[in-house]
Amino acid sequence: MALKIGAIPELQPTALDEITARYNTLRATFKSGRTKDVEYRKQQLRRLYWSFVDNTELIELCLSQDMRKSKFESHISEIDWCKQECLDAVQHLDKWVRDETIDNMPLQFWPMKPRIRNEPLGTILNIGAYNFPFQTNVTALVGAIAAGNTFVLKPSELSPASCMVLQKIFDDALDPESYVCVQGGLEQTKHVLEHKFDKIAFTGGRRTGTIIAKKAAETLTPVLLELGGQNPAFVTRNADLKLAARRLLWQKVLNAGQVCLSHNYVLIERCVQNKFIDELNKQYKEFMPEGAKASPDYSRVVNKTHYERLKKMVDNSKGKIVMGGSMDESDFFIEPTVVLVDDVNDSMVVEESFGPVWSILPYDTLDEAINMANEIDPTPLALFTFGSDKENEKVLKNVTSGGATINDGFFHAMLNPLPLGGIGTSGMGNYHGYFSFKTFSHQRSIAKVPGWADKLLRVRYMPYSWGDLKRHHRMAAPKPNFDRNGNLTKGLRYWLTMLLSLGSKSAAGFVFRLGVVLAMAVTLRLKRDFLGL
Ligand SMILES: NC(=O)C1=CN([C@@H]2O[C@H](COP(=O)(O)OP(=O)(O)OC[C@H]3O[C@@H](n4cnc5c(N)ncnc54)[C@H](O)[C@@H]3O)[C@@H](O)[C@H]2O)C=CC1
Ligand SMILES: CC1=C(/C=C/C(C)=C/C=C/C(C)=C/C=C/C=C(C)/C=C/C=C(C)/C=C/C=C(\C)C(=O)O)C(C)(C)CCC1
Repeated sequence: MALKIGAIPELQPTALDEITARYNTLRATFKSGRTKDVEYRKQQLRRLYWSFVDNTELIELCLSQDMRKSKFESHISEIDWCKQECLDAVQHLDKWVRDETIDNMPLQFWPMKPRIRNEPLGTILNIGAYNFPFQTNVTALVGAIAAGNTFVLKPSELSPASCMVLQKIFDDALDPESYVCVQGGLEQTKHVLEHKFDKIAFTGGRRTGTIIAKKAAETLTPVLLELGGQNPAFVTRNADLKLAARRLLWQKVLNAGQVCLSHNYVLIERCVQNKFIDELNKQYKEFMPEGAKASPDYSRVVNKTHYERLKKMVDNSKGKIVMGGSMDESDFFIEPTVVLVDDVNDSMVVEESFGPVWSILPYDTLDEAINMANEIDPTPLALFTFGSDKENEKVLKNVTSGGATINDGFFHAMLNPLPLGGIGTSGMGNYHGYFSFKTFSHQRSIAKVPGWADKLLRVRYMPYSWGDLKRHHRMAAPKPNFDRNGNLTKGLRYWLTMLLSLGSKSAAGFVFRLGVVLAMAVTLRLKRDFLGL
């Protein structure tokens, strides 16, 4: 597609019969085995990489049109990320596709060469969200290509200019018989979903996620669900309050808070509540000295529906605005806004923000804060904790989440070798880097049984022989090292291990004890040599 700067056309929905025709082509391509060739995969990924370099200006433009995302943010969170994903896959693909061996395979099965082969699933469908249209969709695309699949992308129509640039990237860089971008809203998405896929990846809200999962279940299609939720941040009296305010504010002004990973609410220890609010306001002034409206760095909310949703959240709150609060419907501007509340049922707490507004809830004891978090959303996508090491560990131990960062915003999700994924209602499955490759692969177990092994396998054949089975059990059946009460038994293996490890439970302990024994031996030897003992 020929797109020029300043001339991104309106979103053009793909005709339904074209969707079906292109789906059929993808199926035929996969069957032909073309996408399984590793060199072919790498070439597609290399072309994709260069497409991000060559379309940088168009990407900046479309993101500015859709959300007024700044060029700077377009680079750090979208373009650089996509390039990194491509490079990572190209660089490591030979290693990723190698058969995997299994560490704990019993010795007697080694001749069967047991291994796992990661094989492509087939044709993948990815339905995307609007907020990071390149990063989220392209990360899935890279994983699907790397794993050898064909792929359909249906980006969110709420970022229409980005949809058209994604279309151009597909058209410019990728084999159209293997990778397809289809456009449209509900009608087109429903039509796509009438086709059988081998995995459906979905990024979006819980309500839509449930619809997708139900539809996928009709054909037993596995799903990767990247959903939202109410992410908590904990700030205790032991935190560096300035740092906590700065880092939390960053993840709520990035993309105007339209980040599934950013916090919905902050639980603050009551005695430092006012100081924390002061720090937030100071940091806000530093980030945007002329105010958010005038800041060239600050995005807008994507559309009227989301603007009204966020406004309602603030308007319905019984809390007190302690930072920001201004809004302007004419360009869907919402100032970074913090509301101090004292009720877990406040609109600012129960609704998912997914925007630049958030609440602060004071607490008196960490146990109370932990209980509140577990009541508000027991399975959030992300969690942030700012406190002493002991407090942070206590939070991690007692509140689960898809991922977590100690002492910062969503750093864990900025490291692409780590998996990104939810737990419970914040999603299932994960992706990013190698984990995208895994997500779009089938782990196929393979064994090769040599002919000579048949003598050893005699026991399995008819006529069955109890004698052979007993002998087999004596030779090969593993024995437990625990009794009926679940306690460890102290058999020969236990005492041998004790002896060889000098009774220590760790390598460091063993080295230390060995050192002590050697020192004692040397001292005794010296005594004997010098004193003639
Ligand atoms: N876990 C993660 O990585 C992420 C999660 N999110 C979540 O996404 C939500 C906001 O993004 P939106 O784009 O507004 O989400 P959404 O759920 O409204 O839409 C997501 C996609 O689903 C499609 N869709 C909408 N209704 C549909 C239906 N009835 N049947 C089939 N497809 C349908 C849309 O066209 C879009 O492509 C928030 O809840 C946020 O937390 C957003 C980004 C990342
Ligand atoms: C720290 C050290 C150094 C300095 C390092 C520097 C200067 C690092 C600068 C890093 C920057 C600019 C990083 C910005 C990164 C932003 C990213 C990756 C944003 C990611 C956004 C994500 C993942 C959003 C996800 C959203 C999702 C899934 C959604 O909502 O849909 C030295 C100086 C190099 C020395 C060593 C130490």
